[in-house]
Amino acid sequence: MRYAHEVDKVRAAEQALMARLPDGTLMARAAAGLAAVCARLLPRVYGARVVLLVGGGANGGDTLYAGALLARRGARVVALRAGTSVHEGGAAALRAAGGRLLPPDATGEIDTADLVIDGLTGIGGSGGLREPHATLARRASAAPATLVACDVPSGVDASTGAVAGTAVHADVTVTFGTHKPGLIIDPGAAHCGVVELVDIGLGADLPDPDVVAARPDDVRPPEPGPESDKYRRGVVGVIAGSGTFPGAAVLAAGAAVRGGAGMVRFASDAHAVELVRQRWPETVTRVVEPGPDVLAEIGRVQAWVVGPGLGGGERAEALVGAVLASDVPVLVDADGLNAVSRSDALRRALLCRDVPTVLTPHAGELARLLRVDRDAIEARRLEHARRAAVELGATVLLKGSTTLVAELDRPVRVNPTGTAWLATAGTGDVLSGLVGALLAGGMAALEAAAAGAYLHGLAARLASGREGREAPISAEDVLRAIPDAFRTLD
Ligand SMILES: NC(=O)C1=CN([C@@H]2O[C@H](COP(=O)(O)OP(=O)(O)OC[C@H]3O[C@@H](n4cnc5c(N)ncnc54)[C@H](OP(=O)(O)O)[C@@H]3O)[C@@H](O)[C@H]2O)[C@@H](O)CC1
Ligand SMILES: [K+]
Repeated sequence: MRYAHEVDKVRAAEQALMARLPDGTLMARAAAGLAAVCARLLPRVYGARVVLLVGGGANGGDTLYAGALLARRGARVVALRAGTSVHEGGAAALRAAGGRLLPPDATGEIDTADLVIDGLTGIGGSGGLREPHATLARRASAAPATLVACDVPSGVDASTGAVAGTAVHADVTVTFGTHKPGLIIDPGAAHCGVVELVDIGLGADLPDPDVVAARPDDVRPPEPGPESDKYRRGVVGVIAGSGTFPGAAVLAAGAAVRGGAGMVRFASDAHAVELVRQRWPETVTRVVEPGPDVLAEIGRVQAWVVGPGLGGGERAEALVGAVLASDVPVLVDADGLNAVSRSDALRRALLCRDVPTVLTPHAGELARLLRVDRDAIEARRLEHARRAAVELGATVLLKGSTTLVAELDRPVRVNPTGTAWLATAGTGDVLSGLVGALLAGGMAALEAAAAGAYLHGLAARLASGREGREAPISAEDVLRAIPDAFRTLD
């Protein structure tokens, strides 16, 4: 796993470690790591033009010391001072190494630089960048020089990834001690470029992470053994589709098949059932009307998926209500989520459940569930995913530019796979069937949702990218690539 810690925890760990070390040791380690990465990025350090953008805090201090190290190796280093103060030790080190400090209006230096280091704000930054910081951030982001952010791209909130106004668009972000959530969650993540972690010795002082991102080794879907039969591998029940949206049913049922379920039971109205039967003859289908015995009519399952393409109205509410009253894991998606948004009774049913429930909203669906503005969700994804997990009493998988999975008292999972081409109709239906199969196979809700998001994003990449180029894909392409995504796992 890749671990990320919020600012309070980073500061606490830094203080604990600093108490045991001579003054200035951590800053020296950070500066050395930053300078080493910059030196690697330059074709030649000697004679290179390096510009430092320095704010008044320790982020500026790190940057000045790193600049001093590059100046000692022959780089021509100038620092543009933003803010009223400057880190005195760092400024003295730069001057002693032959570098110069200039006022912030010397922006012409940025346009002719080979490399710019952004040391305006780090974990101490808050709110939108003020002037002259914002102008320097814009100018450096637009300049041809390689732009390296010190610890965090200035203007990005390190704990959340929120960006209020202008923020640096870095090519590389060199971060210290641990990742910060804002470096792996959008919109902040999109400002980081490649993230390099420099070890400054914080390890033993860091508590449990706030946010984690899976590496391939961490994704472990259930594997059939010699004893497995279709029932032991898990039966998933899919209730999806309607006369208006039958395609969602075909995609969700197909993804449950490809996601490794031992058997898929599919139930809906006659039209959706007919289409699923034709496309996925291996499913066991049943035409159902909502009613008190609807689940018994469909048969026993180890997990339910309800919602894709169900449409609005009482039918959807009745089917979601029946599934929420069951005693097996449930995944609610799409129109199922909209039914929960409309109905206080369904909301109560959700909170009453004591078996795992996974909700898979995109930002618009989550906005309706939480009754907040969609833009607020997009701007502060981490906060809203966590809030939804608490208020709705469920495991919440928030889809989007960075997919998050939140569950009460657990580190939030950030999905590292995916491609922008995944934002196309029907891919959400594929995700719900896939996660449903993993739930039916016995995975815990958080693990199933995170593994499903990982495999789904990977399938999309495999479908979209060939020979180093990406191309548009359909939900059907993602569905077809699910077995390839499983094959990439050890
Ligand atoms: N602690 C440690 O041991 C270690 C810390 N390390 C390093 O220290 C960094 C944290 O340093 P920090 O705490 O000094 O805060 P920092 O990120 O420089 O920001 C404060 C400055 O920004 C300014 N500012 C804030 N918001 C602003 C805005 N919107 N727009 C404009 N300005 C704004 C604020 O101004 P003020 O509001 O005070 O006027 C103040 O001048 C950390 O990221 C890492 O690089 C490493 O060396 C490892 C050891
Ligand atoms: K910075």
